[in-house]
Amino acid sequence: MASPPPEVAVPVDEEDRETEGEDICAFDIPGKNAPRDRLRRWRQIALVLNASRRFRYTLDLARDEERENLRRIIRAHAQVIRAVFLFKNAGQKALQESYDGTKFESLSQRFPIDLEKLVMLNRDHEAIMLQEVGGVSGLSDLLKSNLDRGVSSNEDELLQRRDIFGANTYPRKKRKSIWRFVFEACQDLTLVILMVAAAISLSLGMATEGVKDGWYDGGSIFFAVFLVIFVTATSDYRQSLQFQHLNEEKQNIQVEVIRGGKRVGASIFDLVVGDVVPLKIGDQVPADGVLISGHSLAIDESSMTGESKIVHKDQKAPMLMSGCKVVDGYGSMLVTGVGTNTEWGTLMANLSEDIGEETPLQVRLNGVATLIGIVGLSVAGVVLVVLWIRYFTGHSNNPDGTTAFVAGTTGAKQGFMGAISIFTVAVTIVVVAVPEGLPLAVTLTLAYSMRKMMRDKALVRRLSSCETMGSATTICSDKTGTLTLNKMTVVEAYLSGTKLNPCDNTGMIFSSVASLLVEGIAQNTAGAVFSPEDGGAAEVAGSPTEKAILSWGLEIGMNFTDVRSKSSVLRVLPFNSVKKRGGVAVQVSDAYVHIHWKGAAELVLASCKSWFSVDGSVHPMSSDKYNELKRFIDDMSMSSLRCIAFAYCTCELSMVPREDLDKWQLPEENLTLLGMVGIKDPCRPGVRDAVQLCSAAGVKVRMVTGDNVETAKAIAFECGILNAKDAASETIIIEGKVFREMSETAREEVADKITVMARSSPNDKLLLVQALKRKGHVVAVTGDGTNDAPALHEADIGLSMGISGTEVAKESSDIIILDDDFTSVVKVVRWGRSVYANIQKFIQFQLTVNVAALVINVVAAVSSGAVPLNAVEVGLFS
Ligand SMILES: Nc1ncnc2c1ncn2[C@@H]1O[C@H](COP(=O)(O)OP(=O)(O)OP(=O)(O)O)[C@@H](O)[C@H]1O
Ligand SMILES: [Ca+2]
Repeated sequence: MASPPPEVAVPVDEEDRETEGEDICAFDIPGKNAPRDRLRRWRQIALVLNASRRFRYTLDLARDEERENLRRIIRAHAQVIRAVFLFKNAGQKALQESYDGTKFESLSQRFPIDLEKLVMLNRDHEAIMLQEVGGVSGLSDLLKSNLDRGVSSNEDELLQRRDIFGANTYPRKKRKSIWRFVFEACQDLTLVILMVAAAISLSLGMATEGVKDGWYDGGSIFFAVFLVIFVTATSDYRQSLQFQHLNEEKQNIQVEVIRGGKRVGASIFDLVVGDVVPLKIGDQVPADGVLISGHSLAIDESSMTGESKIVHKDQKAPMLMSGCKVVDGYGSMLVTGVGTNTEWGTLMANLSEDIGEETPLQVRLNGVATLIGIVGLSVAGVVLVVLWIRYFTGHSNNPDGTTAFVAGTTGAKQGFMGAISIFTVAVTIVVVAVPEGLPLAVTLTLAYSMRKMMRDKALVRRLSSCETMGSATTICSDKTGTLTLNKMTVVEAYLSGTKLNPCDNTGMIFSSVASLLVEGIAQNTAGAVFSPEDGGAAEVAGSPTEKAILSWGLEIGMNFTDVRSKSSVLRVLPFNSVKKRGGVAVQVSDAYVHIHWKGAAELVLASCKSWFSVDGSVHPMSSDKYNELKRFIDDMSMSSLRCIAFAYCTCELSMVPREDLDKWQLPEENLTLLGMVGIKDPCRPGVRDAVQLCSAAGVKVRMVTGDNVETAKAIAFECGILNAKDAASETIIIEGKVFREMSETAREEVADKITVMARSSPNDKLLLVQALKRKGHVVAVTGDGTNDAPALHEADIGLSMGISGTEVAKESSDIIILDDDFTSVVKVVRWGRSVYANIQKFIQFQLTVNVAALVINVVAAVSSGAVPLNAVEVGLFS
């Protein structure tokens, strides 16, 4: 292992002295009045660490390669299976015949398709076999499923499917045994040096001083070495158990599935063949399957194919591969392959789950320990040679003053014993110099803080983030879901230019306007409303925003299924964070199409050319009316509401490009405003204190949100990110668009000052993180949505939210905050700092003891031929 420069030690030595005696406990975040030195010290370490971030990637290279190779093998395997099957079938009679009648050989009489064929079908990405069985509806018949209602939620039914087609789990690779860890611990260079020294010391000791008295030195070194090995091995083993546990937790993804006509939550492991699973942006495709219906569904297949390519899925390319991520749109799929019958399952079953990587700090300290060991070894070698020369040339004396070795007079045995006792001196020098406890101290500290972080609801995906987090200088947090609860309700509404009071009182609104609005709500949504068969209250499903709007729709008298059956959807452009609006085209009659838009209020309002008045008449949008409506939005925003506007326009059916529907860009100008709603999303309790704690500790919290400036500002005030003094300055609050259009250097300049960034696109978040990093910050990013993924990935430490976070966000993060609470982020910073504090202290102690003992022993050995400090005295643990 190359010895990296021991820079870590530099800030430690001089800075720690200044703060000695201060009674701040190790993991305390220094208070506001803490000496600036202390804060500065963290910064310094930060800079040192930051330079080593490259390690994070180089360390992972081997594993990435292994994964890549496996993937290649598995894919090749899949291709071969498919080729063989097609070859076999080519000679046989038409496929269609084998599926009808009673001739097929199926695993069970229940399903007219067997597992083998199903696996082939999944591997056939051109969907030729799918067409042969009659498309997705034909397939669902074969699988005894229903495309709308899914399979029944009956336990027996699910069990039977699991028996026939397998469960959506895969066997885990066998865990490394404790002996493997013992073996690995023994391979440490410093310990090897020590063991050799111990063996020599033991045999020499016993040879010179007799068995009874001679074993002390050698024996005690052995004892210490075994102790170190034992502690290292058990702690590594415990850590591997913990990682395994974390892995299981990480893989146990909660998904939604439609069973018996209802959307229910289930673990990904419980999915069965025949299940109907809704997919939305940010999800992981939970099993192999076929697309039933989808809108703008785009899948990132890089995790399976290895090429980073976004693939659009539609009826022409309906095959979905397990393990891929949904990057845009939504849809639903029919599960056709689970567990090890999928390529993903095979990959996971064959991939070792060992994520016990070495952290940059460990790498460096191992280097330092090895370096010191080598120095000790060479010094001891030099001392040995010097002493031997002195001895054999008759320059060294016995304690009584006589010359120890006189050539020709001293007997061979006595001479040999003299040389041997010199050798013991050298061995002692080595033992004293080797800091075998150093790497162990790091391992123990990291393991300890990881356990503590776990207890504080932070799931550490990457061990190195434990230490990096301690040096974070700024946290860029998204708003929705992290600072706020993500529990949304519509609390204000404006229809036809008047405020509804209360917000569901549509009594005075002209019915044609209300029905247009309801049409927009019911058709232009990624969510759904389910009316239970037993007649209970309707259930709403979807993202929090969609749920809020749908619930409000129900309050103003929307009958979801009714409204949806009155018109047919031609084209959907789902909501995403870049456009900040979503649209749908529905055919309402033989001649007309309605295009409904729903999205960020001020953006939708800007594309409106007219508005509905209370009596149902349409008026052109005058600048007065525009300003009035804009004021409505600002008023709602200032009381921290998220504003969403609904607008629509009509279009003649003849204008619709019927054959090229997929490419049709819906008209989004000249709209007529239908209404606006203000959605309340309360601040998380405790966020204010957490933010204060951070800024007191020198960690600046910034808010980066997709929301409107005023809403962002209001929430920032509410949770203490902004205070009255800040608000006066302009650069502190910036819109994503303004930031985006700056030059790179200008961005770098303002980045430091930005406290709130509003109306940001996913890319703006990324740009901010990059600019801050170039400025020398160590940036932590918290986020939950797919729109946060690029920033999470780029950040020094990415923290995603465990409950509301999407799979894509979690995958891009280093730490998952299990309880979604911003206050847990602060705890992570705290534990990260404790790693540093502990290691700093240990290094200081270690280096003082080892270097001092080495110098004393060398000087004494060369001058008197004996060592004053032996291994037992110095304390082997230093
Ligand atoms: N499902 C939706 N349909 C239509 N408009 C929406 C929907 N969800 C959000 N919006 C609008 O788009 C805006 C921005 O959403 P975006 O996804 O970019 O940010 P966010 O994730 O909600 O916020 P943050 O970045 O703070 O987490 C919201 O302020 C809202 O006005
Ligand atoms: Ca969010």
